[in-house]
Amino acid sequence: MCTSIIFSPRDHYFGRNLDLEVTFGQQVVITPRDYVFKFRDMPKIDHHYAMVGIALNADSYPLYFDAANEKGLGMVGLNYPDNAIYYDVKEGKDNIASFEFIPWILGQAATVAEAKKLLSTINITKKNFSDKMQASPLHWIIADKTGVSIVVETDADGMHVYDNPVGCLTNNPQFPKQLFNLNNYADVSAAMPKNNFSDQVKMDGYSRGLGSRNLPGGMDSESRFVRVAFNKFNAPTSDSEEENVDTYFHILHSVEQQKGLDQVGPDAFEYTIYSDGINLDKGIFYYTTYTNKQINVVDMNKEDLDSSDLITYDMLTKGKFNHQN
Ligand SMILES: C[C@H](CCC(=O)NCCS(=O)(=O)O)[C@H]1CC[C@H]2[C@@H]3[C@H](O)C[C@@H]4C[C@H](O)CC[C@]4(C)[C@H]3C[C@H](O)[C@]12C
Repeated sequence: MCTSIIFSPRDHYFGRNLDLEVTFGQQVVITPRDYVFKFRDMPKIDHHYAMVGIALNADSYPLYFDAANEKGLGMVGLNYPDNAIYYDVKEGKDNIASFEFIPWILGQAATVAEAKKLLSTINITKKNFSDKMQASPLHWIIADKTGVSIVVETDADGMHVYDNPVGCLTNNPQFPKQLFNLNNYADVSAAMPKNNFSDQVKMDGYSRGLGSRNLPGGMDSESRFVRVAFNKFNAPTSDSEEENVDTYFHILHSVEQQKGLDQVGPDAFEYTIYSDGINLDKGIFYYTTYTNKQINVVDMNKEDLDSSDLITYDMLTKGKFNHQN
């Protein structure tokens, strides 16, 4: 399972938890403006917006899991199994393979509105990156530095582009069902609950936090969707970058998966491999990993963005203990 949010306390922070039982050797990857993107069915693009995110560097092709560009447009791909359908190449459309989707949008669009324009002519094709790297069933959240976001799902009945009023996305079911499900939690609150049960029953609020008692706590994607939306909407905001980044990671970590809780095979458990977030206004990329909760920072502006080769950073996975005696 995975979870993505856009959090807008002052600047706008966008990213995800990546939850899986296996890791791919992903890195922080900056694609500079003159890297040549070759597409299977579209002409190459040799000058585009620079982007930073997490990708698998596959023979110098950045297979992005999530990224944002220098204009403050970001995009995250999340598992959407049994629902995602990709199509055959269609005449008259911009035919983009699913693994090309992030570079295609982030290379050319600066805002969600511009992304929507590109989406109106796109056909997401079922082409694989390679025999070993088959297309994954994904849906995507796209957000920009005004705080607006949309969700793209390619179902059996075609491609859907939904406005996203809550600024988060997890996995199945389809996005409209996730939104609908929030109705079931309308009474969840950060405040102590009022006794609507009966004025004949005395309730003395035996514990702080009873207003959020009915928040779902499971690892499943519906539970995470509700929990992360609630936690985000109730998160404090500040004028300080450090405080806002810290709060952003508190929100994501509130739905992270500890090892051992989500069994996907005889000895296999999904867990939160990394959590990341980019300040869309400033192009600064932050991440933590399962074993390193220190916030690590890569600033794309410190690189030569007018170059043509991928710039990569291995993720820092070794945590530190601060011994005080
Ligand atoms: C599995 C990842 C999503 C995490 C997630 O949602 N997990 C929940 C699993 S589940 O619902 O519980 O089954 C997705 C996100 C981005 C994906 C990767 C990116 O799309 C980049 C390439 C694309 C290639 O087509 C396949 C390999 C790949 C390297 C993908 C592997 C995998 O599908 C990734 C890593």
